[in-house]
Amino acid sequence: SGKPVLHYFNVQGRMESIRWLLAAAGVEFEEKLIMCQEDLDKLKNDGLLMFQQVPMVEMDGMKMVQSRAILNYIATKYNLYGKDTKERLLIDMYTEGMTDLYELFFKVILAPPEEKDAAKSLIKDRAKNRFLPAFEKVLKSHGQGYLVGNKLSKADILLTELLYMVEEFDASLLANFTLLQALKTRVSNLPNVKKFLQPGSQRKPFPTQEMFEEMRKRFKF
Ligand SMILES: N[C@@H](CCC(=O)N[C@@H](CS(=O)(=O)O)C(=O)NCC(=O)O)C(=O)O
Repeated sequence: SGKPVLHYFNVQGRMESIRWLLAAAGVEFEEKLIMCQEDLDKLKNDGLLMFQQVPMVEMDGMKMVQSRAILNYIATKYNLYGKDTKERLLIDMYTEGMTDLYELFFKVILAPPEEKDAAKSLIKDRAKNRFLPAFEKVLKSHGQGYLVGNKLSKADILLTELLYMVEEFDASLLANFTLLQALKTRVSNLPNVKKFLQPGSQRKPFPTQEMFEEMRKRFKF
């Protein structure tokens, strides 16, 4: 069919940003959902996973692994990666910062019960006092609708994905960030993204403790 094929679990995890970027680029993709250890073992035994890990994306005749490498390939191919090295640097700085906040959400889920509250307060603090202010300041500094080069890029798409995650976690965290709220609305209203945000799309549900426990039961890693 020529469409990219995404191999991953039926969760957001490390594949969700790739789903967002392909969707925002208007690229239709298929998914081979890994539902049990046998599915994963088959991929491994067939030698399709360079590091015995997923995400793996079959695209343009390649079996791509490493989520950030895949994101950067897609961003380059669909002109979502700035116009020069400086813009690409900014896009990478911002998306790496987003990853730092994004990963705190998984720390909450992985935290033992007695450390959950501390992990949740850390997210609130880092979101409100470190990461969201930084992105708000970028938008304020140039007054443009997108983070880099006055044009949609990987940074805006992944920030929008992150803002949905933050909102789901605690909507009050976005209260003081009016430019970020405007960016989230702007990107969400782009036709390709709007479609991806509709129920029934290939977007996966937000991670929950139950989903994590279910994964831990099904997979040995
Ligand atoms: N740096 C890699 C990490 C990939 C990775 O750790 N994948 C895990 C699954 S998950 O952490 O993304 O949920 C895996 O395949 N584990 C299987 C195994 O290690 O056997 C990436 O970004 O793609």
